[in-house]
Amino acid sequence: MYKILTLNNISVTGLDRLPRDNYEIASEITHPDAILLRSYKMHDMEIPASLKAVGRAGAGVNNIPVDRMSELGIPVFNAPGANANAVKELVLTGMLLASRNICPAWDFARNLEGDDAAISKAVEAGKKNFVGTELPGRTLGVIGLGAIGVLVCNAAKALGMNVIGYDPDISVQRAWQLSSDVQSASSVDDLLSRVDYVSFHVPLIDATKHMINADRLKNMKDGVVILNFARNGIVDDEAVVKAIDAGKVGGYVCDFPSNLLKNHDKVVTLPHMGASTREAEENCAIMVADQVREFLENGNVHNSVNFPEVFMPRSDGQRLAVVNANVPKMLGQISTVLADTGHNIIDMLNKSRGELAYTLVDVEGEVDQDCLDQIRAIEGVLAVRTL
Ligand SMILES: NC(=O)c1ccc[n+]([C@@H]2O[C@H](COP(=O)([O-])OP(=O)(O)OC[C@H]3O[C@@H](n4cnc5c(N)ncnc54)[C@H](O)[C@@H]3O)[C@@H](O)[C@H]2O)c1
Ligand SMILES: O=C(O)[C@H](O)COP(=O)(O)O
Repeated sequence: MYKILTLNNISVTGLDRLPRDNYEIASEITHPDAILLRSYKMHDMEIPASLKAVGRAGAGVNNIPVDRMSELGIPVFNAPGANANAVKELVLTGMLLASRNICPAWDFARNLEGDDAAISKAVEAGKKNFVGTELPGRTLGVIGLGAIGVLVCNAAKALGMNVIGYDPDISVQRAWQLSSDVQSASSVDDLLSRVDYVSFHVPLIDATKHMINADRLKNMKDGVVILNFARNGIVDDEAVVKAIDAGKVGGYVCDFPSNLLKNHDKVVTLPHMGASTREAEENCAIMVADQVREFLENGNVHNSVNFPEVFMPRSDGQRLAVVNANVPKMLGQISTVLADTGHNIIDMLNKSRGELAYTLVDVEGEVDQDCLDQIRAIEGVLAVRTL
């Protein structure tokens, strides 16, 4: 029986991929084999010795201590693209909220008083305060052309906008998906100097922290609208609020409220709801539950952020999964132990990623405890299990 600890609400549709005769799932459980979570911050958590896998039902993994998991030989899985459409729709909403002054206008309408004739009169007098602009012909800059960024670019093109993108590491798959009408910027600064709207779709890492800051704001067009549906910290909120107050920035729409932002007239904050649609929650949970199950049961790895992609079909023998440091002679030492303990290898696959290597070996018969102990004792071996 595998034990699964959930640290956030995970869609039942996804959890149903883990058959209950073989999986016990709970938000409080001891000795979990795997953790499923969304935005729960794992950084200060004590990692159970039993843990074999972490599944993030979403895209961003900055809430997970990925390096520590790698040191422990534990793969972290996520759900690339599974919530991208939901975020794209909210980004489009955000652009429209800003361009048509929807939030202050709605606020105005909700606070109208008097009988209907008085309201009607106030509406006609007041609407001039909410005159907006239209999207066709305006230029949107998109930083980060991954699953979400590409969808945002293509949707904005379909709305008649000019679109400029920037991503020095765009994947071949995303490049194929990107509309050929999207222009490419040579740098973040090049992009920022040319756009009326800018939207960020990058992970929060050192290189992306405060991508928009006071210096960069100076080189942007007057009235620019900034959209941050990526992560808190990618935009320097203080600098943006100062630029709004100075009349430089036209508006800021983001998914990360704070005391500084939440009541500002020209800021719209939403409660981190980019991925909060039924479809996205189900897609993410299904994808990550399938991946974690495949790893627990067969050792195969798909969509991990720290492990190599590994797929080896099952043979008749017993499977051994070994995670080790990516240094010379590991494979030789593992196969020597198997040979010395009398195990015949049927099939073997070894892949590496960065400092980690991962080996699946199918052997004839049962792998005994002595063999496992010897493999575990090899310097550089981080985790071993039979399945
Ligand atoms: N608001 C929400 O609810 C919500 C939902 C999903 C994702 N997100 C955030 O959005 C981010 C992007 O999601 P995704 O699914 O598109 O991820 P993704 O991995 O498909 O795309 C990220 C892209 O960013 C690019 N990138 C990385 N560093 C860059 C840099 N310095 N400059 C330019 N490009 C850079 C990468 O090359 C990649 O193409 C996630 O990491 C997450 O933090 C937020
Ligand atoms: O990175 C993500 O996928 C989003 O930030 C969604 O986070 P959530 O799963 O907590 O809504």
